[in-house]
Amino acid sequence: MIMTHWMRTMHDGILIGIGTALNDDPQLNTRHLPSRDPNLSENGHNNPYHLPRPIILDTNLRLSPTCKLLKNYAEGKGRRPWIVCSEPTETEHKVEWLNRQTALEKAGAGIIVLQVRHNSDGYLPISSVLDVLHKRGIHSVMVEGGAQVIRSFFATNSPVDTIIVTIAPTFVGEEGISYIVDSDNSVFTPVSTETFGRDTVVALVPTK
Ligand SMILES: NC(=O)C1=CN([C@@H]2O[C@H](COP(=O)(O)OP(=O)(O)OC[C@H]3O[C@@H](n4cnc5c(N)ncnc54)[C@H](OP(=O)(O)O)[C@@H]3O)[C@@H](O)[C@H]2O)C=CC1
Ligand SMILES: Nc1nc(O)c(N)c(N[C@@H]2O[C@H](COP(=O)(O)O)[C@@H](O)[C@H]2O)n1
Repeated sequence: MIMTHWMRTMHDGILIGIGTALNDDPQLNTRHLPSRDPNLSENGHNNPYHLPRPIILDTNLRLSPTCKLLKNYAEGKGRRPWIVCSEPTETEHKVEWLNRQTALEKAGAGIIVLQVRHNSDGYLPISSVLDVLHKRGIHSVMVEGGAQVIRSFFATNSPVDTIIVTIAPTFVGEEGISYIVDSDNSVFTPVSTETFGRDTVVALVPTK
């Protein structure tokens, strides 16, 4: 987990799907890194490391306004999270969607509305997501999950530069073991394997 927090400091944005946001209520910050100043508070939020922008793919604005990402932002402990979404086409869903937008904005979220509703899978198109983020100054993205979002990034014309897989001696369920083997459309080659404690970390890059 400490390695993951180091990797977070190396990117402009850290991206997750709404499934992960709802299930884990993550903070996506660097609080597990050692403090560089022993006088700083123990919670690690006051450390000087670069904090990536939290980005959530959430078509229908299901994120809770009371989630940790928004609480941390309100308390000055994290950057403003951005939610990437698209407007409903059905009129009957529009009022509810607008109400959720208002509540999330009030809680501090930045809402980015894509002009396209979704791709053939029913999800926000990754190319449109990356285009809009690039225009807002996000030039490197760490995708932290979950499985559905990672699958979308592995689809045709994958924009993925590197995959880092951490294998822990813990079973995380069926969804947790299929990231690589399901990637029919992109082939990656392992370039490095390291062991940290009980975890094995494998780095892979696209095969030339
Ligand atoms: N062990 C680990 O390192 C990690 C584990 N996880 C685990 O993964 C689980 C969640 O994974 P999962 O259920 O797959 O959910 P995801 O976090 O992948 O979120 C999927 C949802 O994101 C929305 N979405 C919008 N655009 C896209 C797109 N282009 N591609 C994919 N999804 C998109 C969709 O919801 P909508 O249509 O509403 O927009 C979709 O249902 C959690 O339980 C978490 O614990 C997560 C991260 C890391
Ligand atoms: N335990 C663990 N180890 C890793 O190496 C991971 N990449 C993750 N991933 C996800 O981290 C999220 C929690 O983040 P915060 O520390 O709250 O910011 C959560 O979504 C995990 O699934 N987990």
